[in-house]
Amino acid sequence: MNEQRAISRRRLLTSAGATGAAGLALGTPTGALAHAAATDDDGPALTALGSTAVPFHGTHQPGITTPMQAHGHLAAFDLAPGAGRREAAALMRRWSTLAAELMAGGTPETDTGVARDAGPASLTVTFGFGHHFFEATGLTDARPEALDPLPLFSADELDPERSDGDLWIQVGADDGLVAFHALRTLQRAGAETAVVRWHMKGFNRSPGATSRPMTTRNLMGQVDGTNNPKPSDDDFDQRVWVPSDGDPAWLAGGSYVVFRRIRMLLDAWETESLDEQERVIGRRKGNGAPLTGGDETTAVDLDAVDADGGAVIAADAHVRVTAPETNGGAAMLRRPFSYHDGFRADGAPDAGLLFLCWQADPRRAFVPVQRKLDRGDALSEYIRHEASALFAVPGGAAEGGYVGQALLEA
Ligand SMILES: C=CC1=C(C)c2cc3[nH]c(cc4nc(cc5[nH]c(cc1n2)c(C)c5CCC(=O)O)C(CCC(=O)O)=C4C)c(C)c3C=C
Ligand SMILES: [Fe+2]
Repeated sequence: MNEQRAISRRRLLTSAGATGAAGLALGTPTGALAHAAATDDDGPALTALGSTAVPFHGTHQPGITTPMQAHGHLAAFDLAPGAGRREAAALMRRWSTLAAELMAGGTPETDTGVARDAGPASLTVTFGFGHHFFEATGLTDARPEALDPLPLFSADELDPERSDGDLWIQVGADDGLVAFHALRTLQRAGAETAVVRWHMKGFNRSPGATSRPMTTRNLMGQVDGTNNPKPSDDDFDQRVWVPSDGDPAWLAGGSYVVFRRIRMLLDAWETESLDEQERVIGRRKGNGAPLTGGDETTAVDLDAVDADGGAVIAADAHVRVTAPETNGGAAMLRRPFSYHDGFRADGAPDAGLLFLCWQADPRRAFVPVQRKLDRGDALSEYIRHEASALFAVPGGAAEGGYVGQALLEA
């Protein structure tokens, strides 16, 4: 990257360690940098929110433990007819170089200028490979069994045109123009090799809107993300990352992401009483505290009974059905975006959750938990699973390398 060009464009204001990213479900941004002041050429200086940059290179890809950003894009691509392993490798090198440059606040050659005033704004770009990518590139021997298609669940109403895909990009940023610009730059750079299959846009609370970081809310109004595994937990690495001596070796430091587009039946949900809404989840809507008492961070007491001897957390309450204690320890890192794509013909909002969960092996996390939800989750009445995908997400790229290099150059 042309550092001089990048810095003069960024007009950076804040000192190292500062971050405007409040409302972080995952704590402080690991490795996020806020750049030192630089000479200005055009436009006002950047705040901490604009100047915060997340490193692209490292053991893991960005956008997994990075605090949730306000804007997100998910895009799946299929390899163009005739594109194989060589073209895929060239594409991943090109995409990785661009992602690193954009995330550092740089300006690629032939840039459109869309994001020139905003700084990196915690931009992250994350890449994944879908099941069919391995056939298209002649690498089926390297495909892990954990990437086999997810089972069909009984309540699924999946649209195949908005599901799956050979390649996947997740873009997150705290500025909507920065997020769009990154996705568009990558799409343009890959146009001869990768054809867009589906695209979805999501959002979360804007950082800095509250004086202290808060867990985000979803469009049902619930505090969502409280009981996520935390990077400081002893078992976090084991739950989320493919280990360095894991199988396949090319996926070391990587993870698997399950994506589900889940529409919320808000007309039905919003007519329920507060008591019923809280019974469905097992937590208070206002502050996210368990129905068994305490505050948001208090552990749920699944054994608690009321004066009549009935369970305080109902048998089909979402937190009982999904709790690691009732799933042999299965846990996943949930890092979703909300979405709203206008209104359907009947006037109901086309809105819900772009559910994304990260795990070391979906056969030991998402799949068994979703099987249980499918059989008896009080929330099921108010949601519809409309699209689905599973991607293997390689570990992070080393400086000078690219994401997926260990697979594509093995
Ligand atoms: C298969 C995995 C899951 C799907 C699909 C899912 C959908 C979904 N969840 C909410 C709202 C909440 N979920 C909460 C907790 C929670 N959910 C899952 C898994 C899935 N959710 C897990 C593993 C957990 C944590 C359970 C625990 O350890 O206690 C909560 C409570 C707050 C929290 O911990 O985040 C809410 C609220 C919606 C709206 C939804 C589909 C639209
Ligand atoms: Fe949930």
